[in-house]
Amino acid sequence: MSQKRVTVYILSGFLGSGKTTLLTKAIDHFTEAGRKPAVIMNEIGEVNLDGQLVANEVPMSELLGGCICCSSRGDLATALNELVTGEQPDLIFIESTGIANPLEIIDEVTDASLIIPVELKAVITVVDAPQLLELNRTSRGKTYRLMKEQIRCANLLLLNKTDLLEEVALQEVDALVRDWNPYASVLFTVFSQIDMRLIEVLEEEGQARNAEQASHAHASHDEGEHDHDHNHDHAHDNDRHHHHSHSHVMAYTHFFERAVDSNAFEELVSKLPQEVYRAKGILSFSDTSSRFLFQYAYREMDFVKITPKGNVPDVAVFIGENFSKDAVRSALLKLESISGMAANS
Ligand SMILES: Nc1nc2c(ncn2[C@@H]2O[C@H](COP(=O)(O)OP(=O)(O)OP(=O)(O)O)[C@@H](O)[C@H]2O)c(=O)[nH]1
Repeated sequence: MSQKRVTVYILSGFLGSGKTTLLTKAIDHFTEAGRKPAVIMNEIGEVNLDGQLVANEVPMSELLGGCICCSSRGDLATALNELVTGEQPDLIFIESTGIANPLEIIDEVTDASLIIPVELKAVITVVDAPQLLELNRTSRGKTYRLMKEQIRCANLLLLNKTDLLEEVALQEVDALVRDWNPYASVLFTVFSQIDMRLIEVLEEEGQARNAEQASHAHASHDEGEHDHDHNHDHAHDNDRHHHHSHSHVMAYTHFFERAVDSNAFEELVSKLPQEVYRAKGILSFSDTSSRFLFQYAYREMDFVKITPKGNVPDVAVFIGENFSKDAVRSALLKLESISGMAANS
């Protein structure tokens, strides 16, 4: 008799679009429904900050310091295998990094399903609607084209952060994504709030739709409309996968030695070069008693009180394109030194 397969969902979407916000809601929903979700969390930085938002009892596998869609190839299959055999979950959410191309992850999960009892049911892409709209109107660079690929691969599309857009802008971004992906269901969301039964429907609809859609996305991918730096020197040049590198994207992880002043930190973040488009961290401030989870996405800053799980240092990860890590590091060290002097005076 064939073994029951564990449902897998890929959560895709550019950096800071709202994937973790969706993930935590989905976990709550499925847990309340008596099912056992597990998570594979991939982060570009060296620390898993998003994992802080996931309840302790949820089995989680972390792939840190790189992007599963290229550098850690093979690790994803290992993580899937360990979760399936060790935890027997009912479903697994793979939260990709914001810079991942879902096609590569689809390929890897599909390959893994040949030997591990898992089944990819859907790709859910969360779109930062204001960001997509602005990029569409202005630069249309690498980020824009990656977002387009993430949108093309989706079965379900969340046009998120609609609280930041006017109705007419919503219509514009809606038309854009429907043109790129006529197959997906499109939802307007605020803080990735959806009726989670829609995910269950995706689970029931199963594979057929996926196959149709993946071939559509692959076809588009092959048309060369994407913008990754394909690594043609790669040893598997002739295989069917499209390896690419994220050479343009970099991350700097800063471990703080002391608490810093919250206002000075906010000012520092507001003055970050525009090439730094995402940052997050867990921080202690010299002028507050609790610790904070800090988020910076597409020029919006957010601080939420947090009591971290385990022994987490004060740390922040800065992600962007071709920015000077040294400049960011120096600014943070200066901030620490000023805060240290103020504390001693
Ligand atoms: N205004 C607004 N902010 C939102 C919305 N959804 C999420 N955010 C905020 O956007 C920031 C990033 O959200 P996350 O859920 O961490 O995004 P992510 O896609 O997981 O980010 P990465 O893991 O870095 O790729 C957080 O500060 C969220 O609170 C929304 O609908 N509106």
